[in-house]
Amino acid sequence: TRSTRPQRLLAAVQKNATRGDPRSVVRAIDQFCRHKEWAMNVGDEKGCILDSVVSEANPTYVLELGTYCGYSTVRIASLLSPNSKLITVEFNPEYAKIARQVIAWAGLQDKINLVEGASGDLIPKMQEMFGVKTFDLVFLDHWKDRYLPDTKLMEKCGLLRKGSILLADNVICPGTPDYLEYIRNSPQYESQYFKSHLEYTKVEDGLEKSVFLG
Ligand SMILES: CCCNc1ncnc2c1ncn2[C@@H]1O[C@H](/C=C/CNC(=O)c2cc(-c3ccc(F)cc3)cc(O)c2O)[C@@H](O)[C@H]1O
Ligand SMILES: [Mg+2]
Repeated sequence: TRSTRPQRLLAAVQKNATRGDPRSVVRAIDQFCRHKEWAMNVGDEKGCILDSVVSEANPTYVLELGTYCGYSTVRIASLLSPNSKLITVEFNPEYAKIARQVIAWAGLQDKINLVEGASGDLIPKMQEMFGVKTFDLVFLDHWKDRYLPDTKLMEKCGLLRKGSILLADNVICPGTPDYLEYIRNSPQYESQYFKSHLEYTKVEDGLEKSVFLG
């Protein structure tokens, strides 16, 4: 049977990237998506904004919602300091299988915990499963109508502390209107919009960075 796009993306990584070199993995995926087949990775333009937010935050504990093929997982983990951890949640086993191999090719499996399951089920278990108290940075890139419920769930579970950063992809395209409305009007968050473009296109999109004020 015909291969899937994530399988072809993985093949491009294994063909064009150097094992153990995260930046070459990121570059190989961007090349594949720009010149061969579009895929919903955060991409190189928004990726630079992601890099600057991660570097500035220098987080110890990072949560990513929606691993997909592991592009942003590798991008974030490559910037983390030695004792920090990235937990990434993915509920599609096929995507998780591809992402594990992309993460392994980058040599970042020691910094990354890929957990298979739905965010709504896993968020309440983060403390017991991983001994995490709070997350310093959360990257939201899963189903757009789940950003708001999962943010409220993280608040309820006490996973955010004063200064925790939420970074949300696609707040314009495909768009996350209910999340934006909530986060921009809540006194508990200080938000900032980083205008950019939908990955590998000229369509407007952007990232919303929100600091939890406690
Ligand atoms: C129970 C569902 C909610 N909980 C969840 N828990 C764990 N993983 C979840 C997840 N939801 C979705 N996922 C996973 O995240 C990923 C989903 C991401 C959804 N992203 C998008 O739809 C998206 C879509 C676009 C897009 C933009 C324009 C366009 F024309 C077509 C697509 C661009 C993006 O950057 C996107 O992120 C998948 O791997 C999916 O299996
Ligand atoms: Mg996205």
